[in-house]
Amino acid sequence: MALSIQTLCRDTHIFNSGAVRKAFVKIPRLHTYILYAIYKCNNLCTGIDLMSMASDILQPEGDDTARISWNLRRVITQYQETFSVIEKCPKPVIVAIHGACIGAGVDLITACDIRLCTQDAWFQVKEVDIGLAADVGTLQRLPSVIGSRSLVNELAFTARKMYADEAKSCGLVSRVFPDKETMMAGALEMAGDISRKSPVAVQGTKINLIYSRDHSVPEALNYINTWNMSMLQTQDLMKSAQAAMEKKNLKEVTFSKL
Ligand SMILES: CCC/C=C/C=C/C(=O)SCCNC(=O)CCNC(=O)[C@H](O)C(C)(C)COP(=O)(O)OP(=O)(O)OC[C@H]1O[C@@H](n2cnc3c(N)ncnc32)[C@H](O)[C@@H]1OP(=O)(O)O
Repeated sequence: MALSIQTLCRDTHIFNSGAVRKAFVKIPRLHTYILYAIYKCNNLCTGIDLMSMASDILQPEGDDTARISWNLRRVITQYQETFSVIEKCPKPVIVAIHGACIGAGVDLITACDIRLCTQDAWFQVKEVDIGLAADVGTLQRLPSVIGSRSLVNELAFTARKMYADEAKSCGLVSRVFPDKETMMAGALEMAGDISRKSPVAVQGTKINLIYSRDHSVPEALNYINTWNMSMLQTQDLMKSAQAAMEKKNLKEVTFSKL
């Protein structure tokens, strides 16, 4: 059993979904999330559930072409939103990947903020092999994650497998761990580090990084200017700066919940 896109879609708001909540570890003070597949499974995500794809996509309801298309659009929108909510969540999301990460799995991880994997992880943009153009995030997000358009094109056109070492060297993941246990320890440590920092600073950083990915430098500078004209008034700035001057660990500083 791995995370299937249908499980994720059961409730569009991923973080409120009982089924999916089990796949998340919330870090104390709720400033960070880690997404990982149910620990005992062999793979993070094997993509869309091919068994139940028929009813959703292959036999959409509707009395004529317009209505069928309209319904299909709604289904695609719901699938897209399942992953976009990860990006819209202001708290950083770390994804810990082991085993296979196929099709919708790649859509999922490209919406996350930090990608870690085990040495046995592999990745496959598999959609062309099942007869469709990936439509829930990979083609939109992967180019800015990897940087090389040629590699993105190659992966998307050929559906070849990419293994952990190549994923690290091309920037899809930032760290490779020998196994699940060390990966989860590393993910928890990283999440803990992030969670001790000012939530105003961390969440503002996520929002502005995503904004700057999608806008020009002048637009993004203007955006953060407007953002920080209010956010610089936070008490967190003074508390963090004082801790830095006193060489205190941020563990000793309490920030109000955001
Ligand atoms: C608007 C929609 C947008 C979404 C689009 C999404 C597109 C995609 O996700 S495309 C990718 C679809 N996924 C696949 O093509 C993966 C197919 N599965 C595999 O390649 C292999 O099963 C896998 C490498 C994951 C594992 O191989 P292994 O040899 O270790 O095990 P298997 O015996 O093959 O599989 C074990 C059982 O799991 C079932 N299974 C695996 N993946 C899926 C899946 N995606 N959907 C349904 N079922 C899956 C497999 O059938 C086996 O079941 P059983 O025979 O009952 O034990």
